[in-house]
Amino acid sequence: MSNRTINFLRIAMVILMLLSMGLLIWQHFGMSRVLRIDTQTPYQITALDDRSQGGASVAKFARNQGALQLQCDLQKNQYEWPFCEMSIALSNTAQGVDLSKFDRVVFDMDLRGPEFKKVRVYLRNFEADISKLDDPLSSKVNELEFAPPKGEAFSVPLKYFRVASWWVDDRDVPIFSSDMRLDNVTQIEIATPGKVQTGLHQIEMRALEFHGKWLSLTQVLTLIVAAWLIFCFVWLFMELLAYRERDQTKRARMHELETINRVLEIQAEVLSNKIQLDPLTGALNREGLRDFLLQQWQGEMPMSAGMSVLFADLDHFKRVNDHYGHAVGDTVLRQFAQLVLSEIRSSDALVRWGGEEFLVVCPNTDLAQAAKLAEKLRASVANAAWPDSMTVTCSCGVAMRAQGEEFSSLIERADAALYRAKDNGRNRVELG
Ligand SMILES: Nc1nc2c(ncn2[C@@H]2O[C@H](COP(=O)(O)OP(=O)(O)OP(=O)(O)O)[C@@H](O)[C@H]2O)c(=O)[nH]1
Repeated sequence: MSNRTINFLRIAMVILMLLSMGLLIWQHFGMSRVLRIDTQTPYQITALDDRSQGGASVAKFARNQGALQLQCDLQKNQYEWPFCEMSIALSNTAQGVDLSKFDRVVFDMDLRGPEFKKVRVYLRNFEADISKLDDPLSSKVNELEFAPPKGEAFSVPLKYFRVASWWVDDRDVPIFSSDMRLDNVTQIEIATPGKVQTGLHQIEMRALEFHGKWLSLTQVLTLIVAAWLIFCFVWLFMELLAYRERDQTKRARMHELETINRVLEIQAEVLSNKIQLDPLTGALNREGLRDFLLQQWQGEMPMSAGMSVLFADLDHFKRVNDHYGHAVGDTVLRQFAQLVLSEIRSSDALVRWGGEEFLVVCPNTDLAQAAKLAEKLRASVANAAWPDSMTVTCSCGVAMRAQGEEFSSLIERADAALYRAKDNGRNRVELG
């Protein structure tokens, strides 16, 4: 990975850390949402009493002196559960208000009346599987009964609400629908409790506030974990890309080194050839001969299998130089080498021993075979066409290596045979 990418990821990590901390702090201390119901509320508020159930209580509602007021003349007759209540309609349709996004409710209210200490609050939740639009009482009743402290606001967590057992009993609600849900509240009711003395009662509610967070702690934590997971994934992906890039660079470097190696090998081979070859004729020089002999010793065809050598020397070559010039002499030497190379086997070696003197080394060749080759060479030279139609001949001395004989001794014997060929009139072959 490049330094620039690493720096970018580090900065991103620091920013993510700060954002995570900031989000947690904001979630804890801020991010508040409030649903307030007071005298300014647009929701429709009505008074309900037990007369519809056959009771005799009379309830009246008014928005007075900065408070929502319910006047209740609670009377008992044959109806067993007399009550008055203030009903706040959050919605007239099935689509209520989602109060599950809030976590507590604050009541700012006073109760007045004989032994009137407690109040009941109902949150009616419309649930499609158990509620019906034409029956307002079919919405699930979540209730809380409590005694608000006089003159001060009272905060209650919404989790303290419970589904009213009397509503469950009345409605015969299946068990899986009997849990407390506040995701679709259509109505809030503030009512007198079950046991209260008859007489004049008053509920004065200055405000009712639902408090919550725009994002719950769980949502914020999920968001933070998701952001970190994405960050880790991006980091890993970058690492993977960097690894691939490193790998490719390494392979390219390896390939480059292999190419350089091959070039060096070729150059070394060329240099070695230059060192081992006579530049004029292309025949081996003495260094080349040394390597050739070493190979013979190490190769599959050991020296013991038989080796012969031919010493070939151009006759009166000095005259060629003197008569035709040194350049023509060079041409003759080159042509001679080419002619010999065309006649010998690939396993044989032609060595320029010096001047116009050449050595042919023939592994795995006995004296008779070597003599035959020497005679063939001599005849080819004598019959070949030479520059300026000159006549060129050569003399040959042939020797076969005896068991365990030093190579230098073999050369000496071939050389001696060559001298004999010269002495005996040239253009001939002598065996050593
Ligand atoms: N053009 C040319 N001449 C060379 C080269 N090397 C040696 N010579 C010549 O070869 C000649 C050898 O002469 P000699 O040693 O007297 O032998 P020769 O004239 O061939 O006589 P014999 O060997 O006795 O038949 C000399 O004149 C050298 O200058 C070469 O590379 N090029």
